[in-house]
Amino acid sequence: MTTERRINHQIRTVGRLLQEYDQQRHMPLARFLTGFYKRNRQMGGNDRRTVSRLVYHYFRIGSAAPHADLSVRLAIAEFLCGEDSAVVQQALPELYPAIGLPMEEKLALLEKHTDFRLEDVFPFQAHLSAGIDGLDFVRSLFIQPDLFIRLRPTWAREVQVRLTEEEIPYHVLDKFTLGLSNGAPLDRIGGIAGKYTVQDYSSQRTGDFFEASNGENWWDATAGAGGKSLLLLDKQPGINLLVSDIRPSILRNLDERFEEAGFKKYRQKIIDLTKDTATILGGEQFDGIILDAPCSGSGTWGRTPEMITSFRSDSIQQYSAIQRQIAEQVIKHLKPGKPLVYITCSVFSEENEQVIAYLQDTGSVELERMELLHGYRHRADSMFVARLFKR
Ligand SMILES: C[S@@+](CC[C@H](N)C(=O)[O-])C[C@H]1O[C@@H](n2cnc3c(N)ncnc32)[C@H](O)[C@@H]1O
Repeated sequence: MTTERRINHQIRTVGRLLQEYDQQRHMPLARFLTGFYKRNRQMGGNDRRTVSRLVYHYFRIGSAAPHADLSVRLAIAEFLCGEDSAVVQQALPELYPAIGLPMEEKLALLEKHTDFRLEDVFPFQAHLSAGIDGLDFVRSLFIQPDLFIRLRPTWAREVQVRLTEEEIPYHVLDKFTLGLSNGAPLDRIGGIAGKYTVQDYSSQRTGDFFEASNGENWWDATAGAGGKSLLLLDKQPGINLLVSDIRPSILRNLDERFEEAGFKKYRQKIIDLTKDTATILGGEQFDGIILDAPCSGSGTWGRTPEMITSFRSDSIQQYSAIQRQIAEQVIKHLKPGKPLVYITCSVFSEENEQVIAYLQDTGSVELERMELLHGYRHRADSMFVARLFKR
């Protein structure tokens, strides 16, 4: 097949894929792609890799250039998000020589020569938390965030040595945090399972707000697969921990991760925090609670760019309402003077500062500190974390 025919074929495949995905937008793109390739076994490895890259780039430019032909829109996305591209060469040949320029210059060229407008990419600017640089945040969506691992304290040196031996490049962000390129073959390295954990850089930073003490009783109220709980236990193994979540299946993942990490002593419950918790917890009171709230996930859309166009702005208020409701529930189980650590991976003020303001207004808590974790500056997720005290 000539190069031109191959590219046209790949573009047609992307078109077909996008049409199918349109019917299944509830599904994460990564999962949809796995199914799509299973249904299209004739596609070779190269075609799969190219089609995946094109589709991810297509979503990275969000709502921009909506009326452009598929081939032109893909070329715009490739020009902006990539370093070389046969699609750009074919569909935007006049811009192709500039594909290696810095992003700022590429943006200016696109705005001059195509329908692309930076302000169209992310339609939720008005909702951004104060302190987020809207332009920098939008530009960060064009780049896939890095893979981060957290070294567990006892094995930090050992894991680093093994990565070096296996010639896996990494950069050190701090004592326990390494950044790696996506797809780094960590599973291939023998002897390090359970000695590190995959956890985003900003997610690791939320641990600075825990400050748990030996012998205290803590509750991770939306523990999910246990990322924050593992971080908490590595920082303070001497606590008594209750983990809960609404989803039994995710708590089974947590069990597996805890087992691999060697943590055996913890309690677990299925709790829906939108319902009365007293039926399950009675009057139990904790010395510390982590509420990593269900949220829009807008701070992580660099990893899931398909969300930029499937997310509806009225969902923000719905998330905000649930966050207020479940925060009020968990605060009932906090001892006076003890901390609630409220976390989201959202960049929207309604889910962040506005929830904190609401909780303060109820009079039940006092704010110690809150911070936006500007992951978009470090090829990481962006998050929000606040530490509040029960009055
Ligand atoms: C941001 S995730 C937690 C991630 C986890 N803390 C970690 O670090 O891996 C939010 C969790 O809230 C749970 N959740 C959503 N609605 C809930 C509810 N009404 N009651 C309790 N948990 C809920 C979800 O199942 C999800 O696991």
